[in-house]
Parts: sequence; C-alpha cells; structure tokens
Amino acid sequence: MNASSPTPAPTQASTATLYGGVTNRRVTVRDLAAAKQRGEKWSMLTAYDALTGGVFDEAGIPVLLVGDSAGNCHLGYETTVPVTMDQMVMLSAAVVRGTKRAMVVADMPFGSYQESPAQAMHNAARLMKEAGVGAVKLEGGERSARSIELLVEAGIPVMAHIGLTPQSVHAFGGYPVQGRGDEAAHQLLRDAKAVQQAGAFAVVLEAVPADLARQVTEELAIATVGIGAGVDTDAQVLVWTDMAGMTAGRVPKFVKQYANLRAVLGDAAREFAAEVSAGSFPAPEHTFK
Ligand SMILES: Nc1nc(=O)c2c([nH]1)NC[C@@H]1CN(c3ccc(C(=O)N[C@@H](CCC(=O)O)C(=O)O)cc3)CN21
Ligand SMILES: CC(C)C(=O)C(=O)O
Ligand SMILES: [Mg+2]
Repeated sequence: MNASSPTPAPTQASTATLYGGVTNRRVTVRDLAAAKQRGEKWSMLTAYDALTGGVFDEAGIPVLLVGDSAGNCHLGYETTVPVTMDQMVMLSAAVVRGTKRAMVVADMPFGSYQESPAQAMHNAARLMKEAGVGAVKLEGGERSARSIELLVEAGIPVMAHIGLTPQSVHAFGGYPVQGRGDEAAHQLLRDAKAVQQAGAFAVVLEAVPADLARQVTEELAIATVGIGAGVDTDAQVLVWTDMAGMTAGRVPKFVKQYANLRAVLGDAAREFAAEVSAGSFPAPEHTFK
C-alpha cells in the first residue's frame, strides 16, 4: 500500500487503524496488543455461521467470537451448558469460511476443558485444526490458569473470561452481577492477574461494576473486553442477535439494540406468505417462459 492510498471506505469500522492500514490479512494478537498501546478501543461480536460472520467481517469488526451463546441464541437451548465440541467445531469452521480479515475466536464449551489441562489442550487443538480458528476462549480465572498456560505454551492464543461466567449458571442460580463488595472485587482482580500471568492475550469481563472494570483495565497490560462492564474497558463485545434485535424475548440490561432485525425479517416473511396466498407472487418477472 502506498502513501497516497485513499482512506478506507466509510462503511468500515475502525479496523484500518487496528490493522495498521493493512486490510488483506487477518487480525493478529500483535495487532490487538498494539491497539492497547495506542489506547485504541475495538469491538467484538459473536457470529455462529458464515453468513453473519461475512456481514460483520465486511463491516470491519476486527474480532469475531463463535460464542457458546450459540446454545441459547442459535440452537434453541435454554443455556450454553448443553453445547458440545462437535457443534462448536462445525459453527466455528463456518465462521472461518465466511470471513477474510477478522480474528475468529472459538469458545470452549462446558465440559471441554474443566477436567484437566490435557483435556483443554486436546479440545483447543481440535478447534485450531478442524475449524481453523485463530484463538480460543475459556471461562474462569485462577481456576483455569494452568490450562491457559499449557495452551499458550503450545502456541494457542487464549482469551480468558471472568466475572459472570455463564457456564456456571446453575452454580450462580442465574446471571447475577459479579465483583460487588470488597471480597468479590479482590477475587476478580486476582482472577484477572492470574489469566494475564498464564499468558492470555485478552480477558472478557462480564457483568461487573464499571469502576471495577476500569481498575482491572488500568492494572492489566492485556486487553479487557467488556460486556456489561461499563465504558472503560479496552474493547466491547455483544451477542450479535441481541445488538441486532434478533433475540427472542428478554435481553440483558447491558444490551443496546442497534437494529430491529426480528421485526424486519418477520415482516418480509409475512409479506411473502400474503403474496403467495393472494396469488401475486411469483409475478411474470420471476417466471420462466
Ligand atoms: N442473548 C444472550 N445474551 C447474552 O449476553 C448472553 C446470553 N444470551 N447467554 C449467555 C450469557 C448469559 N448472559 C446474561 C444473561 C442475563 C443477565 C441479566 O439479566 N443479569 C441481571 C443482573 C442483575 C443484578 O445482578 O443486579 C440483569 O438484570 O441484567 C446477564 C447476563 C450473558 N450471555
Ligand atoms: C458473551 C460472550 C463473551 C460469550 O462468551 C458468548 O457469546 O458465548
Ligand atoms: Mg461464551
């Protein structure tokens, strides 16, 4: 790229700076480290298929998470708990196929890493080899540090996830905000430092008070990715179906709805069905002679 290249099309997000102006390769952990150095915030969205992954990739979202939220947002389960490795491999491979520039991060599903670091290694390797993702994410701070260390030693970039860890929904008895009170706040800080020490390149902070998330962000050298953690984290993540108004039913308080896709898509389906009933679709222009 030469010095007189035009600035990127305005339809893209801040990806151009994140890539250092290079947009024909995938985002790497080094790009994200450089972004933290520059104080540049970035965004992450979930994606569960090639179609939506491609839309977000074209929009310049630099990191796409194949979340185990696929369980409740895409596959019809109540929670993320039933999601399997085979499902995560299939969905992650689709997102990789549908994208060119985003770093694709795959969630490790419940039961795929808690047993031992060896189990975590086996399943992280499947996501890297069979799906082709660039990084994996797993839940837990101090309790997951040994597994994170082993993966990182093996050359697998790891994103950690602390605070509200949804795979523990049955232990939490719901999805309560985490890190409230001195003891819980100190535990969150210890968890954040443990995953950084273990070699994670970033850490998701889910449903924690904004002041605590700011403090963690200031104290860590790696990127913090907030969801329900206030505005001062290095990055923000949302579940795509939530931010696009596609989720059925209630969404968490921290969600902003940037579109109302559920209504748009429902209207299209209703109009199609009405035209079929009326005999006005297909029209001559949709018909072979
Ligand atoms: N659609 C969807 N969006 C998500 O963000 C998401 C999922 N699903 N599934 C997995 C987890 C579950 N998440 C959730 C779900 C609900 C709340 C929630 O409603 N929390 C209460 C906290 C109240 C309090 O403790 O003060 C809230 O009222 O926001 C938070 C996170 C986040 N993740
Ligand atoms: C909400 C994000 C961080 C997640 O873990 C998921 O979508 O599964
Ligand atoms: Mg998840």
